[in-house]
Amino acid sequence: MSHRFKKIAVKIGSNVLTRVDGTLDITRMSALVDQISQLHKKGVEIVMVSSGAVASGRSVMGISKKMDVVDQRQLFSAVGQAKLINHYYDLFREHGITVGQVLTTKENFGSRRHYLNQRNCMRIMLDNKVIPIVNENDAVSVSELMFTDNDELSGLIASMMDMEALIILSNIDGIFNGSPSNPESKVIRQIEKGQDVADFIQSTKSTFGRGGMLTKTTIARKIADEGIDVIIANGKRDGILLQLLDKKQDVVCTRFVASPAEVSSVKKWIAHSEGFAKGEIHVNENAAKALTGDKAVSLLPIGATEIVGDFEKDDIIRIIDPQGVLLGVGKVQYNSLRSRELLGKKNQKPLVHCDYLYLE
Ligand SMILES: Nc1ncnc2c1ncn2[C@@H]1O[C@H](COP(=O)(O)OP(=O)(O)O)[C@@H](O)[C@H]1O
Ligand SMILES: N[C@@H](CCC(=O)OP(=O)(O)O)C(=O)O
Repeated sequence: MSHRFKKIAVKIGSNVLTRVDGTLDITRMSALVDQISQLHKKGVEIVMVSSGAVASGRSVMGISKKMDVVDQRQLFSAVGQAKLINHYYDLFREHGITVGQVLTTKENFGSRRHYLNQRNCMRIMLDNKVIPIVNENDAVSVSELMFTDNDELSGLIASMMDMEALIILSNIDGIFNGSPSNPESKVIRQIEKGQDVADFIQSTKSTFGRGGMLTKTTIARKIADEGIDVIIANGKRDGILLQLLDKKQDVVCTRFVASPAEVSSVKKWIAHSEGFAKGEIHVNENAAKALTGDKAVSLLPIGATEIVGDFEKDDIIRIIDPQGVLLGVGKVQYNSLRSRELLGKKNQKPLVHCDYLYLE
């Protein structure tokens, strides 16, 4: 079989791995492991992002009305993650494949050093033919430091590991152009850059899902703009992964077409770092126009009007236009003190070089 992609991230949603009663669906897990093993043996590089810890822990412990939501999530995930990874470990062992567990938090994507540490960890696993199975470390990550959901995490992983495709497996065939329960609705097969599908998305989620379809759509667009194909497909369908990767097959799914532009590794990191910005640089109308134009330009001190916050050289900062709109994020070349001294000055080195600038 000739494969569409050689390097993929596969995100498996909680509802794919759980039955209606909340227990782990080992048959489904096993079917997915069979497919991933087959692809791995054919030389496809795979990083898995698997949800299901909370759902599987919940089915072991049972819901307690006495515990608050955060306590329950911490307890369920601690118990459930152990159970989940045990199953994966055993199922892959039957195929002679070793897997490794990577539990992470949003903070680990905050500094370039942490980011590269994580990338190195997964690179070394892949180079040693070990399949990384990633999940959020739900037991220790509290609300404000959490990923929106594992769709966001899988996007970060696909981007960080320079994957060719991100496959998001949910309990639905893709994004429908209406309510999925309406028989008239059809799956949107391809979504181009700039195509807005937000109006079609209902706020409904699967029983065990966290983010819903809207977060999938937002992250999918962003990742596709970085040059990575994103596919949303039904993980409950038999043989789905093999079909998606088989060039000769045309299986129902939604595909976000990847932008042809090459995005550097550091730009990919910056693109996902808005949440870690330490300050803001406000710019004038001319600078805003230049930055959002067709050419790649750096942000020069002459175009800056105000510096907000205290930051160090190489920190991430937000760039804000005169109307207060976020234009993008960048890695700043001076600390906040020096940046303030340079405000409005001519003939200075850029505050943010275009190689370290990501525009929304
Ligand atoms: N237009 C739409 N097309 C497809 N699914 C939709 C749409 N609008 C809302 N959804 C809902 O999004 C759900 C998938 O998101 P989510 O529950 O977060 O899944 P997961 O647990 O796999 O991340 C679907 O089960 C469906 O109920
Ligand atoms: N980290 C959580 C998953 C959270 C989540 O995003 O779930 P889902 O929307 O089903 O992918 C867990 O393992 O239970």
